[in-house]
Order: sequence, then structure tokens, then C-alpha cells
Amino acid sequence: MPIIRNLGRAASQLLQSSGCGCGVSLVPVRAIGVSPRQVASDASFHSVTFSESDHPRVLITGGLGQLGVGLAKLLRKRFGKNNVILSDIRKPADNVFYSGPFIFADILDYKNLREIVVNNRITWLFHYSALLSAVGEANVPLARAVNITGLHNVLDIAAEHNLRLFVPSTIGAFGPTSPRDPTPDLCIQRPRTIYGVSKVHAELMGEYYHYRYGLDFRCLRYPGIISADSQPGGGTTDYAVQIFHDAIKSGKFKCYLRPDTRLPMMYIDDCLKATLEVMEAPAEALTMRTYNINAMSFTPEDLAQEVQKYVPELQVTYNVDQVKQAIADSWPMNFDDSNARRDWGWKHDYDLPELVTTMFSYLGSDSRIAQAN
Ligand SMILES: NC(=O)C1=CN([C@@H]2O[C@H](COP(=O)(O)OP(=O)(O)OC[C@H]3O[C@@H](n4cnc5c(N)ncnc54)[C@H](O)[C@@H]3O)[C@@H](O)[C@H]2O)C=CC1
Ligand SMILES: CC(=O)[C@H](N)C(=O)O
Repeated sequence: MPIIRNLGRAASQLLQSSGCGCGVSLVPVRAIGVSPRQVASDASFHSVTFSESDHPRVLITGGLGQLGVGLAKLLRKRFGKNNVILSDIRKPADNVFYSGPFIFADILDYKNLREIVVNNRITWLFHYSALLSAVGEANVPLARAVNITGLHNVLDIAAEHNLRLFVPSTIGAFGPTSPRDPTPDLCIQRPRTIYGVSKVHAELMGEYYHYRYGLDFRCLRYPGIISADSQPGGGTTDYAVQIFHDAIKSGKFKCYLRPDTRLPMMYIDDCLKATLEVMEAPAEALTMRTYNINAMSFTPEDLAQEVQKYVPELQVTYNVDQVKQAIADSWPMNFDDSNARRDWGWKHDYDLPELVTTMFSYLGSDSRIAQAN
């Protein structure tokens, strides 16, 4: 297939080019009973010996989505394979299951979650479970349960067991009355989606638990994240991943947003790097507990033009989805992340050209492998 051959060549050419710091006063404790349920006793990670002062013991919730597997890979490189437990309510693919500890964890099951934290001596928790913007609008009761009730469970367990807690927020935590170009850290936040409302709630609850109970809560507002080896889970920014797959597969892409819809975006490696960096930042460096992070900002038209440098035959048509368009029109066009850059040295590596080169380098070689088999 000529498209794929060109991709590999073009891509390789372009490629050359702790401390909490806050005394815990009172911890919100729910009715605590003895939990009879045990984590599988033959799980390999129970037998691991490690020095607690060396490495955190990490749990990732909602880890089988677009971002969790990549995060686990990064954290395992840093802290050791067996110190990072991936969890979700879905069944992991073989390669994920055999790459390190995996466990079932439903964040709506408070006792089960607490038991996992205790039995595995968890010290850091990355809370990734969520329903994203588009799927959240399609099922508001479930989004409310997972994104709000689930968060309450996680917050209480984190406070009770003195965990360092990371909860991602999003550009979706802003709304039509927020300044959109650029959007600063502190401004009006009146989102119009259940996803956005739940994320503002998460930011405020996490900060409240920090000041009230000394919880070491850390939060980054992510832009739309673009990745090659994982699929997005039902957001408004998903088009920016799909265009690469469709360009390679069929040379045709139908976009559900208007060509001029500008949104902040980021390559997954930058997103995960920022997540680790903010978790490792000394508490005294953090003047805030919730930071915007930014890398690039583009429209579907900008992205299509960049993709067409690799796939000149790509045909892009627009068939606007009113729900997703209304969401995108209420979100930031550009993100001001100067506080993150100042406080803990945030710096992105990927702008639009590097992002597109990297995506095609990854997907192009993948397609060639698939073809050869
Ligand atoms: N991917 C993106 O562009 C962005 C993501 N974020 C945030 O980052 C986090 C991770 O995002 P993605 O990986 O893209 O999400 P995703 O939608 O791909 O994955 C979410 C995961 O949560 C799991 N989940 C659902 N209900 C659950 C429950 N009751 N208990 C445990 N797990 C449950 C799902 O099975 C799924 O694997 C989310 O909190 C999201 O809001 C923020 C901004 C941008
Ligand atoms: C930006 C996000 O939070 C997510 N990708 C979505 O589009 O819902």
C-alpha cells in the first residue's frame, strides 16, 4: 500500500531532524469494619521485597484506558515493575496482564478499594477512572457515579491511609464563560458537561482535603491527549487520534468538529512525563494543587494539513456532531500553563510537527509489521 510505504520513509526522515509538608490533623474516616475480601494470595507482587524509603508503592485506577497502560510502563521503569499495580474493571489484554501486576478494582466498591490499598501497602495512587466528555453526556447517571461517587471513595481512602494522590482534570473543567484564549489556572469555571462539572468538583474536593486534612493531593488539567498505541475512551478530542488511523487505513477521514475548532492538545509522552514530574516535585515547590499543562493548540484543519504531508491523498470531510461541537466550543482554545513552568519546571517536548512525525513513525511501522504477518 503506497500510503504506508511513504509514511515510514517520511517519518524516519523527519525524525532525524516527599514529603507532604502538611501535618495531618483530622482524617475523614468512614464506618470502618474488617473487610473479609482478600486480594488473590498467589499474586506475584505480594512476595516482592523492596525498601519503602526507595520507592513508592503505586496503584493506578482505571488503568486500561487510553492513558493508564503508558503510565504504568513509565512508572515501572522508574520504581520497579512490581511496585506499580494497574487496575480496572475490564479484562486486560495478554500483553498488559503479563507486563506487571494487574488487579480488579471497582472504584465504586469502597471496601474492596480500601483492602487493595492496605494489603499492597500502597503509598501513591493515580486515579484515572472516569467517563469522558462525550460518553458522559450519553450516560449522565453513570458518569455522576463513577466521576463523583468514585472520587469520594478514592479521596477518603487516600486521606485515611496518608497516600499521595494524583487526580487528572481537563480542559473540560472550563466552560463558555471562562476566558478561552488563553485560559489561566484561576478563572471562572462553569462547565456545561457532567464530565466538566465532576472534574471541577474533583479539583475543589482534592484541594479542600489538602487544606482540611493534609491530603497530598496533586492535579493537572490535561489537554486532549494523542497516542498511537492506545485508543481514546469517548471524548470530544478523539478525532485527533482517529485521523491518523483513518489516513493509514483508507485515506479518508470524516471529522465531527468544524475545521476551525481550536483546542489544546498534547502527545501522550509529554502528558505522562508531566504527571510523574508533578508527583515527584517537592511539596514546597507547589504554590497550587491544580495546574494547567499545555503543549500545542490546533484546529482539525491545521492537523489535516500536517497529516497530508505524510498522506497527500488524504481526503477530509466534515460532518459536524452538534453535541461534540457544542462541547468543544465551550472549552479553552489555548491553555496558560505558566504556573506549572515556573513552579516545577514543566516543559513540553512535542509540538505539532513532532507529534505527527512520531505518530506516523509508530503507526507506519506497526502497519508494515501487520502486513508482513
Ligand atoms: N485522554 C484524554 O485526552 C484526557 C484524559 N483525562 C483524564 O485522564 C484520566 C484517564 O483518561 P483515559 O485513559 O483517556 O480514560 P479512558 O476513558 O480511556 O479510561 C477510563 C478507564 O476507567 C475505567 N472505569 C470506568 N468505570 C470504572 C469503575 N467503576 N472502576 C474502575 N475503573 C473504571 C474504564 O474501564 C476505563 O478503562 C481520566 O480521569 C480522564 O478524565 C483528562 C484530560 C484529557
Ligand atoms: C480533553 C478531555 O478531557 C477528553 N479527551 C475529552 O475529550 O473528553
